Amino acid sequence: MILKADQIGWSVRGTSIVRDVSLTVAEGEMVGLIGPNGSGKSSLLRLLSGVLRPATGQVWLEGRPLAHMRRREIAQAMAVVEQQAETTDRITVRDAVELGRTPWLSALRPWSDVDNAIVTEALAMVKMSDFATRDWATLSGGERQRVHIARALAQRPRVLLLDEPTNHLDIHHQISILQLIAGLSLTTVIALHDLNQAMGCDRLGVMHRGHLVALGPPAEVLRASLLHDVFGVRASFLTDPADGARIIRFHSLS
Ligand SMILES: Nc1ncnc2c1ncn2[C@@H]1O[C@H](COP(=O)(O)OP(=O)(O)OP(=O)(O)O)[C@@H](O)[C@H]1O
Repeated sequence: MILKADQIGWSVRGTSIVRDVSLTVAEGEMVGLIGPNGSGKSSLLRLLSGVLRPATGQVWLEGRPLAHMRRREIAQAMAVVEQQAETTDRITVRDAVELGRTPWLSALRPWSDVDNAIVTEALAMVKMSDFATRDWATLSGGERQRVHIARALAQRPRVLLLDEPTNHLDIHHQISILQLIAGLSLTTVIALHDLNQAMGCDRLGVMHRGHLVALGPPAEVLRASLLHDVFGVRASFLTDPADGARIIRFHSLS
């Protein structure tokens, strides 16, 4: 077990947002979080990352309670790509990715060629090397998203938490970013809206009104009855003749 949520809950002004969620993520596993808008996916990710503190229950990172760990220790182990992370600072793309090295730097461990190489590699991994000297503010939404992912990769984490990382990306970059993330062999929890893309995860957790209502392999979780009850859609299952992969088509209930 590398990341574990043990019966965690979180409320805002008396309204329960995440309720009694238990989840264990194994080393190298990619767990997808799916669920309708407002079901609690981002809040759960923020609880797992330590940005929010659970009101009940506890999060464990590599066997230690997250609440007892220092920010820097957490950041050396775990990187987060949040939705709509913005900065108003005038920085270049490379500066933005260099921020990923912050948890590793200290007076005794100043910036070095190793950090430069890691940043260069992270930019290349998301295919943003050509943008390194560009002003971050001039990037498109999809380009910014790739820079955020590069910043997280430059952190060299063992655990990666991503909130809808394919948001804003065109289909080519959606596929290449998901392939990149899957190929990293990191322990990953990723919130996704595209349920066909979510099928590429090792396991899927389904959030519904703050509860984790299902958790298991995609083919077991993504059943017509669950898609009806949680998402309010009718689903039909097709098979891609090219490779036998399962594809879901969605229809309104009316
Ligand atoms: N700080 C807050 N104050 C008040 N309500 C909040 C706060 N944070 C989250 N919520 C509410 O909690 C619910 C869950 O939000 P959350 O962002 O976790 O959902 P989500 O599943 O990620 O949604 P989406 O798919 O739309 O991104 C929503 O109804 C949201 O309005």
